[in-house]
Amino acid sequence: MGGWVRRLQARWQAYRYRFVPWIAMNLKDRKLRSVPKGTQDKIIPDSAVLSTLRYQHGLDVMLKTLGFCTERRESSVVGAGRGVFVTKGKVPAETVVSMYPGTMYYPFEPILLQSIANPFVFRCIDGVFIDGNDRSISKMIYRSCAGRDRIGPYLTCDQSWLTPYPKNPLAVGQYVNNQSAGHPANVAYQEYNIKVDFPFSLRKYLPNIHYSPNLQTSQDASYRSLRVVVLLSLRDIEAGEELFSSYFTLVE
Ligand SMILES: C[S@@+](CC[C@H](N)C(=O)[O-])C[C@H]1O[C@@H](n2cnc3c(N)ncnc32)[C@H](O)[C@@H]1O
Repeated sequence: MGGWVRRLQARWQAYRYRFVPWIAMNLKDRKLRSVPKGTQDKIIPDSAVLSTLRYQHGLDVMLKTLGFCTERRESSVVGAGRGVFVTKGKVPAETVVSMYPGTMYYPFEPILLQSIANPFVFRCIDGVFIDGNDRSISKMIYRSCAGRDRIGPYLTCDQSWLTPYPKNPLAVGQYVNNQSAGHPANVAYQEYNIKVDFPFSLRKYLPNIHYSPNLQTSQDASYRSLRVVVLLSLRDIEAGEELFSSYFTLVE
């Protein structure tokens, strides 16, 4: 008995195919794709695989529910860095196409240090700021506030926009570039206050958080709401088009 077990064990250890033998036996065409010994069987890098696995879900849902997908890509404006493109489907006019993620500061809160050389600080009409920078001190502050405000295992905001794989695929509004000659604005910013009665279970998808913790229990209801900024399409936007906003909106 010991002999055939050992022989079976040895054959199993020598088995080199991807599929188990009982599947391979059922397949007539057993053409081999050989991978040299000592090399790794990788056609595309791990990072590319991970990117597809992690991002696919969000984009699929976006396409099914909203009828379009947006993604960050190299801008069509030379030297402008990255931008946001409609990559699938079509955005009808007056549709929420992106959100502006980040930490929310009231005008009296300290943002000077974080704002130095930071092109991602958005200023609302009433002087509230949203820091949408996903790097350096801005990123540390957002993560710190997110950790502070979570309630046990329950998250009160989304942190995945700080990575290349946002769970909420709308949270890329900070990458929308400014309009220029030949690239007129096709989206515009709109501010919205999330009130305290917003469903708790959905807060984990919001890519925004308060800088200060104590104001959320303030007697003044205006300090308890969370400011979010969305980008709305000004016209129908087709797949392949880049989004452009007007950074210099004058509200009279
Ligand atoms: C909020 S960020 C937008 C995302 C940025 N393109 C990136 O790759 O990180 C603003 C910065 O983008 C660049 N930018 C935006 N619109 C531009 C334009 N029309 N022409 C050239 N650069 C632009 C400028 O460097 C600006 O400081």
